Amino acid sequence: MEKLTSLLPLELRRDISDSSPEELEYTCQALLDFLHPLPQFQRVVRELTDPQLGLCRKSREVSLDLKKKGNDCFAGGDYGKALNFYSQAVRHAPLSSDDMDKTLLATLYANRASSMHNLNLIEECKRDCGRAILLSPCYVKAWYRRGKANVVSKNYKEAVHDLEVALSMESSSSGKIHIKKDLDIAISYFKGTVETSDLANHAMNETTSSRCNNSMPELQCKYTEAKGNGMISLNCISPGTLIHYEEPLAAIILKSCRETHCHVCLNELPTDVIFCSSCTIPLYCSEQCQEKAIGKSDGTKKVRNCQHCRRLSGNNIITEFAEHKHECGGSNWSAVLPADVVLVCRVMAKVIYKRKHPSKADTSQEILDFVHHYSRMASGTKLESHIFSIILSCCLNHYFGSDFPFTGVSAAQLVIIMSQMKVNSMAIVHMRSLQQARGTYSIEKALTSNIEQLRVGQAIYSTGRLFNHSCQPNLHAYFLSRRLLLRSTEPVPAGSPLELSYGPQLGQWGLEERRRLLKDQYFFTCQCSGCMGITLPDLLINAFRCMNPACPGVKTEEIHKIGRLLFLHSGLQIRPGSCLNCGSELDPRSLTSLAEAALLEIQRLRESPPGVLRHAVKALGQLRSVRHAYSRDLARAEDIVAEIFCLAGELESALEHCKASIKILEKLYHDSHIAIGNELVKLASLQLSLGDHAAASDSVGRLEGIFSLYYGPHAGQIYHFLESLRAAANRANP
Ligand SMILES: C[S@@+](CC[C@H](N)C(=O)[O-])C[C@H]1O[C@@H](n2cnc3c(N)ncnc32)[C@H](O)[C@@H]1O
Repeated sequence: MEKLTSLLPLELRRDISDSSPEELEYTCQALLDFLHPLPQFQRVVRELTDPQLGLCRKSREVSLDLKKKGNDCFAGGDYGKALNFYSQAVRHAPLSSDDMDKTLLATLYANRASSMHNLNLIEECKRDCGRAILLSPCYVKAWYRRGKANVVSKNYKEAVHDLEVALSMESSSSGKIHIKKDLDIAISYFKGTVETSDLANHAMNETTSSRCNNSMPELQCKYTEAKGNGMISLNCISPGTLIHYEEPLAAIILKSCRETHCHVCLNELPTDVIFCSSCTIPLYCSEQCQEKAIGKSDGTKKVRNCQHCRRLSGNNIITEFAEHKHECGGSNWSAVLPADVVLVCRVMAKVIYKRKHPSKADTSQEILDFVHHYSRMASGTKLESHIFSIILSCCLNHYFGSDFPFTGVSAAQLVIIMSQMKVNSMAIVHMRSLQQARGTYSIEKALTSNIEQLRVGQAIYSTGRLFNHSCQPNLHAYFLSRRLLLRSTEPVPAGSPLELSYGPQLGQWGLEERRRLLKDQYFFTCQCSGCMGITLPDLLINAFRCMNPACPGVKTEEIHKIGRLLFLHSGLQIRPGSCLNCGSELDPRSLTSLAEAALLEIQRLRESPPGVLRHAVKALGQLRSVRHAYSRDLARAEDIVAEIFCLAGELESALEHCKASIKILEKLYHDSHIAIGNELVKLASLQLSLGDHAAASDSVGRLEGIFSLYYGPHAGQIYHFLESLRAAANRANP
């Protein structure tokens, strides 16, 4: 990319840097004409698009080699390692209509199933046996292994069926005796017990949609001069109402999560991960997600008709648009190019698909009409999007042929989509916390690990992108898999704008920080109510206290704004470095460095071994002497000091600092802000450990109220520890 950029003549660079959207066809054509004959460009394109040069293609040899390593580990009793080798072998195993390929893959699934059985991963083992059976319906070992796994999970009816099939197919008499023994055991269990149902509840999304359809408020898109199109509600909305949910038009997993999360639903991968059948890049949690990405394969249809496979025929979800199909086949481009660039290709592929299938609900024109700020983009960004667009045009042309010609016009369209994605796409975040990873609640963990969000993907939503930003949002956005859900967090009168936060919020960020981020990332100057007027959080967030001990006054960094808005015509002089109360001079630079040093020291102490309490208290005292009592830094410092005390086993003091942190957050935000909910988890945990059951129960009640305002009935799904926390509080408080 840098090499190609360095080859560009100065004049062409200048044309691109100065270009407007109307000039894109010209600049893209000029760039294409310049790059196309260059051997360096040809090499880049070949490396990206030629499957023979690709590292992502399948290889029988590689797969066999990994299988052998898996077998060695299995023989040595190292089932964990064996499982990993078999998974990698599955990843590289080709899947053609060739029987040899199918047999290899079926063997790999069956071997992985055996490893998982040994690791007591019974459900995963059964799924892998099912996969082996789909590929090779007469594979006795897979039927037998699944039968055994069904016995372990007490699904005796299924176990009897599987073992009967295995018995009917087994040719050797010694094998028959062996299977018969297990079948008899399964039959005796089956006769002696009431059958248990192992139907998993996967209806989470469906319940959401059916439940919400009836009560969702009516929304309308309305244009304003200040913010362009935006969404308003036609009804009054009460807090905690689900106002919108939507699946993305296109989505992509982030590179950092590629090996840990499903490339379609973006949830964490199970142990029995499955792979793309044509390349080695995407990983999926299930056949359903695999099908969504690549579409149905003919082979799958054939084996579905197998008389024995009645349990596996429920997966036939047909998607109209398979989002990974055009990237697949072993070429490198979708693995190498940045995720947001690949997302652009997915959007373009969808436009091409919709053009070819005009009878379906047409979103293609709609996509191309999304707002963008190409003209406001920096020269470097314009140049980068031009070069990526030429490369992408080549990649797409490779797959779509004449449906996407390799021309300046096509590349110009990609530049526009790229600028549209910059302002309209959303980061998909899932909750990450240590408690969640374990699925259990532990007081120690609750206190020492923050509830964090993990960015897993980037997506574009046709309606979701119409919600404007506010630094004081009345909506909260969250994701279940890759579905976007929007919930109101306060009462919204009919006709009012419905707005979410694109990241920076009042109380979390200062005005200037918010402005800078929105300008850099979204190319606009925020016109929300929080930025247009004076707000308490903005005045307090970075405020200093007056150095005069007798004065309760404050020096705020928003002094210019106050001066501009309040005293412009009064003739009153406000000096930037003075206390608002007594007017005494303060040196903002030295106060800032004092505050920064104290906070840094507190953060450093968190990482240090025990015995740092005295230093932590001293640094906190320093910070308190400089920062205003309701500043953001002080809230952070109180939270960290609470953690330090907790680690030292001094829970009473930890509790006081935790409460102090919450008190500040209540000033910076409203009483039911999610930041307070997160801090209340720590408070409740401390109260429980100190045996103050009544207080813990109050805190749990309050935090549940906040979480349900933000996440409705999905709160427990998002914060897995909620149920255990509630149970602990209830146990303690009969
Ligand atoms: C995701 S789009 C929202 C829909 C957009 N208003 C439209 O007309 O399609 C983001 C763009 O909306 C505008 N916008 C959103 N929130 C805004 C705000 N608080 N102040 C000013 N402009 C805003 C900016 O142009 C921003 O780049």
